[in-house]
Amino acid sequence: MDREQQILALIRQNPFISQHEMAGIIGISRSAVAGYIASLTKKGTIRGRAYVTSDEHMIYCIGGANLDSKATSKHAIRLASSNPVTVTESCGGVARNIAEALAGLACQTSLLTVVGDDKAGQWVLEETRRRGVDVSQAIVLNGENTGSYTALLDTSGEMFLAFANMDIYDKLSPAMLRDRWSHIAAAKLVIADTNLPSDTLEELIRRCQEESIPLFIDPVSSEKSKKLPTDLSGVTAIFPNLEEAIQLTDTPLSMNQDVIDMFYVEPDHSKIANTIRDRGVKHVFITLGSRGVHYAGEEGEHFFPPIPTQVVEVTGAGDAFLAGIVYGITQNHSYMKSCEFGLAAAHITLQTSQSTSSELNEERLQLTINTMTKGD
Ligand SMILES: Nc1ncnc2c1ncn2[C@@H]1O[C@H](COP(=O)(O)OP(=O)(O)OP(=O)(O)O)[C@@H](O)[C@H]1O
Ligand SMILES: O=c1[nH]cc([C@@H]2O[C@H](CO)[C@@H](O)[C@H]2O)c(=O)[nH]1
Repeated sequence: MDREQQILALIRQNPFISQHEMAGIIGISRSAVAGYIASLTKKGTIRGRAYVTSDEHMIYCIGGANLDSKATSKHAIRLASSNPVTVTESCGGVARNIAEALAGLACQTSLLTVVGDDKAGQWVLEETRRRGVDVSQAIVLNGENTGSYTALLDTSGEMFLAFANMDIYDKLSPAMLRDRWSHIAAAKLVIADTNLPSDTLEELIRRCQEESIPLFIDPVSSEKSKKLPTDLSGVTAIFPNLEEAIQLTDTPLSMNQDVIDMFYVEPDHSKIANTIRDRGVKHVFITLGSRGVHYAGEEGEHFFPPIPTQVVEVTGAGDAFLAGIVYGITQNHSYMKSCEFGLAAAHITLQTSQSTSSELNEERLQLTINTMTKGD
């Protein structure tokens, strides 16, 4: 640990520690401590002396907040034809969905995102605030359109095709992170999605590693997962679905989901997960849709079957899974044990037409787990 990191660690332990005390502990002069503090203040890592707020319990989510529009086809989808559908609109965006799910599970949650100065942005922020997420860090950008996600779902609620109109996230710059760094660094855990531009992701991952802040990443889609830097050693846990996981291995294995489905070729989940681990990630969860989850990480390796579910529609199942894991971790469970919470949260969310479930709360989660374990 270098001097700045030592000083930062001491301040985290005791935000009222004096320069004199720090000098004594580290074994340098008080004026040297003052120099390091001035440098940390200049970088925005320290924002002056303050009373401790409850930020230390805060889970800080950074990324997308969208308006989701989902059209469920009433019959088998026909290409180049007019398909009768039922349309549902809801709030979406990976980081936002995770923040809302966590707030439902009684976790203190803050969301850093960008929305446009349009009706959709106003609605998304207001609804998210109403569900218990702190949206005071969110930024409204004049003249921009709020991100939108438009999906066509088949009769069983599985995604057939989706469009992501999210140019606004290119504006979520590293400078925006720096401006809010004192809040981010004070959080218990940071969750980011790959709606963020690659330079913002790169800086976030590097700083979380330097400052030992746990960081969870949702890769969002195989296309957006390409924005992640090669070195992922600042990432504590990552949650790709199989297609994203294959993309993250960046090997000739890269066949897409259609090919896998068509030829019933089941790739080696363990090999894929461990190739991702080789990039520096501590815990890898590959979500496999109706086939469950493969975990590989510091606690070993395990396959978790899914909870049998009457699916209404699949949007947001992966986000709920990640939120469930975070909930388990905040309750001091292991990553393997937390998988139960993830599976239960996904199960609850799969049973609504919204991208997040208003039914997701601690009681319902525990009830789902109890039923699941009794069924063993
Ligand atoms: N049909 C299903 N039946 C039971 N469980 C399911 C089903 N689909 C998904 N799940 C559960 O939800 C988890 C996450 O689903 P999935 O792998 O589809 O995530 P995803 O592709 O990231 O989803 P999204 O991007 O829509 O949030 C799975 O690991 C599984 O536990
Ligand atoms: O590129 C993106 N596609 C989809 C989403 C969101 O994923 C959610 C489902 O996991 C859904 O709410 C959509 O808005 C996103 O944030 N970025």
